[in-house]
Amino acid sequence: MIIAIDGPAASGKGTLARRLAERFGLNHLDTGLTYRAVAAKMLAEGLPLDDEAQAAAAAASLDFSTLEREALSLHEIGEAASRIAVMPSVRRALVEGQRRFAQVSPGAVLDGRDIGTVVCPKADVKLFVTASPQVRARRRTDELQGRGIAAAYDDILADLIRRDERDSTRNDSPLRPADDAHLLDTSEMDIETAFRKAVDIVGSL
Ligand SMILES: Nc1ncnc2c1ncn2[C@@H]1O[C@H](COP(=O)(O)OP(=O)(O)OP(=O)(O)O)[C@@H](O)[C@H]1O
Ligand SMILES: Nc1ccn([C@@H]2O[C@H](COP(=O)(O)O)[C@@H](O)[C@H]2O)c(=O)n1
Repeated sequence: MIIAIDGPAASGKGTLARRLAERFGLNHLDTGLTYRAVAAKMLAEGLPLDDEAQAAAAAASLDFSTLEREALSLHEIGEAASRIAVMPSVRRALVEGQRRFAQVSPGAVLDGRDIGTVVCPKADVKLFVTASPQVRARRRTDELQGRGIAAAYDDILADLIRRDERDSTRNDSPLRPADDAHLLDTSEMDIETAFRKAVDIVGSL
């Protein structure tokens, strides 16, 4: 079984993906980490973020087994990831690895921006997870502050809106719900309620 989960930044798709993978005994890939890892390498090596050839080379040589969520979670890395994610050659290299991951037995939950539309268009079930920008900024601010990282709500809100705009308007694989995706707006739901709804959708297959 393949479950595709898409949605804007900090919508809660990763939280749901991890829990669904555990519930249904599937592998999990946060595809955002693959874009973040490429961006982090560019930043670490002082390469300009608009150098598509270097970014594509980093994408092609990325080992998915080395992705570390904690190390890639910095807000600045998310912003840089969104800038390199507009590049078709970077996307081609990463999507190839993501599709390979999805084929490994017994199946997988993948979360990102283009899973239901491009990476796994034949997924058994597709979810598009959203929440209002204000709710998402509140959750992300609380999350960062909870980890002892300085974060101002207004800055986070502005960053999320800018990143969503870039992700939704790029030419290649823009963020959008697949026609056959189930929409899940979690603005008024806690994590448990959102998880129960997602399990109901998957279980009703
Ligand atoms: N329904 C919910 N109610 C309250 N908090 C939530 C809910 N869903 C997720 N969260 C919290 O919101 C934050 C963002 O969630 P998460 O990291 O899963 O989002 P994401 O869409 O995967 O983000 P990113 O785009 O950065 O990968 C986390 O701190 C998570 O614990
Ligand atoms: N399938 C995907 C996943 C991510 N991106 C880009 O990476 C950025 C960071 O992703 P997070 O999920 O970790 O926030 C995101 O803003 C996208 O630009 C993508 O294009 N496709």
